[in-house]
Amino acid sequence: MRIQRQKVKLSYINMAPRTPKGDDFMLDVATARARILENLPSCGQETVALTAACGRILAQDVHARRANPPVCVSAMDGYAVQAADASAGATLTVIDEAPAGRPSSRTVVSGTCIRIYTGSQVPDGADAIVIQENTERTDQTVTLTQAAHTGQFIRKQGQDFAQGAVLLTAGSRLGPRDIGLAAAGGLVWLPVRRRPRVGILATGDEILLPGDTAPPDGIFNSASFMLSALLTQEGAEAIVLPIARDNASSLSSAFAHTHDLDMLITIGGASVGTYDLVRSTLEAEGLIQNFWKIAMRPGKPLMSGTLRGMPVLGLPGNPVAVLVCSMVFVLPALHKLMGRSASNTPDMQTALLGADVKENDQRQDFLRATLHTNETGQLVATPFTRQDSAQLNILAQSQALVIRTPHAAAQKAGTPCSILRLP
Ligand SMILES: Nc1nc2c(c(=O)[nH]1)N[C@H]1C(S)=C(S)[C@@H](COP(=O)(O)OP(=O)(O)OC[C@H]3O[C@@H](n4cnc5c(N)ncnc54)[C@H](O)[C@@H]3O)O[C@H]1N2
Ligand code: MOO
Repeated sequence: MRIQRQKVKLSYINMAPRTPKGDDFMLDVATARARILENLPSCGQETVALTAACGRILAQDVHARRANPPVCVSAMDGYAVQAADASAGATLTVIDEAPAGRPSSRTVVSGTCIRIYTGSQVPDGADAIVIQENTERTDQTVTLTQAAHTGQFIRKQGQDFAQGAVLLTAGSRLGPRDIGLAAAGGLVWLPVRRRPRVGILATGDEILLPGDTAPPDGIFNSASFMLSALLTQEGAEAIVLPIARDNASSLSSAFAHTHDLDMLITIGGASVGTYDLVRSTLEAEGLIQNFWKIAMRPGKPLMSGTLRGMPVLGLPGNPVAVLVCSMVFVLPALHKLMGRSASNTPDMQTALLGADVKENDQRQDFLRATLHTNETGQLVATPFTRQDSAQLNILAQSQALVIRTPHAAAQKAGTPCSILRLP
């Protein structure tokens, strides 16, 4: 075995220029993300009712079926008048009433007015509304106590939007206000992207379901449930698969049940230990590897590839690495699958360091940190002293990740830094 390995290495050196892609090679974070995103398709689309559309990604632009308001309407309860008549002290004859939904067929002419209500169609001839508080009413007449000007308290036809106007654009994530706008435009159904189906496969002989009777060294599967919550919050359909064990046969049988997924995410078994078999088993099943190992902490043994056309991301087992890798790689991938128009790169902000930090090594570092606003209104990110990628309690108490570039110099508290807010 050893002789054969040496042979391969020698021929590699002789035949090709030497590249840094040896055993220790780690891809940088930005390149890794770009390589995960390239060639990732968008999911198809489906039509859903307004009541089921919140949180979904719009697949096509949506146009108003009619204007809002569809006609000129009153914004107040009062009287529809001709502004030219409406001087203080003028007395007008009330010729009709126009409740909302029951427009008057009469025309307001000089010296007359029509009783009107909020939301009523403005009658022909009227060009202003006088609120009832500024009038004195008798049986047949009304006397104005204040003058009115043209257009007063009238919502013009199409003032909110015109018929055919683009109300919502493809790629946007629908929120409650968007649903309200679509409803106002007369839409009943909306074209949305299908929710990506993402399989989550935890691996490991020590991994148990929360609540299982635990042997002394058993570890509850926290990572799958954290990832499932994150994906669900983002609008994906997260499928927590049964836990696979640290042997090729258990892993292969798990991979055999991944046909209908848009993406498979494995957790654990990604590193170099004897029982880290995820990558080798996937390769035996036909995985085309995109890359393995990145210059990132936490997250070093991340693996990307495709299995029978399905994108696969192999995350390290440490739960904090799962969350951080999910923010940096899984969410952008999910957004691409969902056809989201928003940026596929994480949304970074600037803050001031709340504590001194040491010089960084070659891995881009994502430090768990709390956030607060200082006395001058600036955002301050204070990294925790302990940054172990197994510590979920610290992760849960954190509000942001402080991002440190590879080989960054030591920095003092008060220095500006880049942060990523945690979901
Ligand atoms: N000799 C080396 N050892 C390690 C290296 C290395 O470069 N050389 N890298 C370290 C880094 S960095 C990481 S990250 C881990 C990743 O290891 P694996 O992906 O193989 O993960 P496991 O060994 O399976 O698990 C690591 C850790 O996480 C716990 N775990 C696993 N799955 C879950 C889960 N679903 N929920 C909660 N906790 C989970 C597991 O019990 C382990 O404690 O490798 C380092 N080693
Ligand atoms: O990549 Mo790992 O740094 O221990 O989580």
